[in-house]
Amino acid sequence: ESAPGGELELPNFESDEEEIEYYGPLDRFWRGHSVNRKLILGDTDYYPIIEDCLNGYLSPQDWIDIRKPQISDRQLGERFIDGNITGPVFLVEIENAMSPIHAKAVRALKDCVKTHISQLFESRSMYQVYGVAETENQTVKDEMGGNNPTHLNSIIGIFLPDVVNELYESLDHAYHYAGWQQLVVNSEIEDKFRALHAFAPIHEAGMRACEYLSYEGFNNLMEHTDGYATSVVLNVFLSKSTDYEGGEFYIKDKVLKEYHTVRPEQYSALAFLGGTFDHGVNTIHSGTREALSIEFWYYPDLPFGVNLCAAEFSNVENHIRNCNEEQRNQNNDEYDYTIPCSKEFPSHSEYGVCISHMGTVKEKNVYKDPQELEQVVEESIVENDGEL
Ligand SMILES: O=C(O)CCC(=O)C(=O)O
Ligand SMILES: [Fe+2]
Repeated sequence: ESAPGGELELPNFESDEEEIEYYGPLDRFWRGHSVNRKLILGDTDYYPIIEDCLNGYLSPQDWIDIRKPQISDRQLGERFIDGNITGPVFLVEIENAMSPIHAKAVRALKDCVKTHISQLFESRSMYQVYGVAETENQTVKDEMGGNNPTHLNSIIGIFLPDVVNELYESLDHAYHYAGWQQLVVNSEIEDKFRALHAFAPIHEAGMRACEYLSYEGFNNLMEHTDGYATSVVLNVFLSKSTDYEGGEFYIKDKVLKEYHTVRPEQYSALAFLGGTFDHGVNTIHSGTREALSIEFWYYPDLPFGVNLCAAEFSNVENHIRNCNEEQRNQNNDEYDYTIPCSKEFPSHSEYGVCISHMGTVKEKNVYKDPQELEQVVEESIVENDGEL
């Protein structure tokens, strides 16, 4: 199967070191914002706005506690293996993946972003993602569900780097408990260009998405995958399990095609192969269900303000090539990432169905015949590889 981006001219690397240098560090697209304390989108510098807002939610003592090494009590929970122990582990649960003070900080950041950079908050209906007509029966639309992401990609690294470090600790536990290092090795053997179709090694796995999710206005999330660009998803459950009824997370294995459900406690994380395994959320009967959901991929963290729809191989490859030209210091041949890359991230989407959280609707398909609906949804999932 040839994935979009497969026809891209990719650089040929002589060594791992050359490849790692070419793609650059995970913070390469936001280090400049952090060093220069500027976060400009449109005509506004959001840096001081978010900083002040955070200080409204977090006391000086909170900041001291956030920056301290966190007391780590991570425990291994559920582990699902595909097909009678022959396949990969596709989900592991890490209990106590986030400390309460870090969860408080993440919630504060979400509130600040949602209030002050409101275009980064989105109500994401699955019927819209999959191009079902507005005029479709409301019951049909409701049954597809959806959720509300506040997009924190790169912002979390700028304002809460200690939280990000702890997230990578949890990811590290997940890789070890799941044995995913083997997937890294296999994808390196299979693919000359590791960057394409690769399962990201932990320390080269940047954030393709970092979303604070809530479910107001929706009561479920239909079965989907997050797209093949995503190696691993880490979902940190921020609500208490008693804050809501129902709302189990489910995931389907590929060999037996059976559903496996899990309902984690507060601060537990599920790490799963969400890029390629179908998953969703069962009906939430009542209450509040919130999670921080991070999609890791082979590339650096997605830049500030870039839509998840655009987070595709060809776009990021092109962007890295463009930014490398600009950020390579002509005097010593090294890269200077404190200078923000001024090139616009390409917004081309390989998918016909993609709603932008930055306000543009791209080629949204509209189907008017209700009888076509089931088929359309089926085909759309296949065509888009369930891309969100
Ligand atoms: O809320 C969850 O547990 C899953 C969310 C999810 O799969 C998604 O947003 O793609
Ligand atoms: Fe998902």
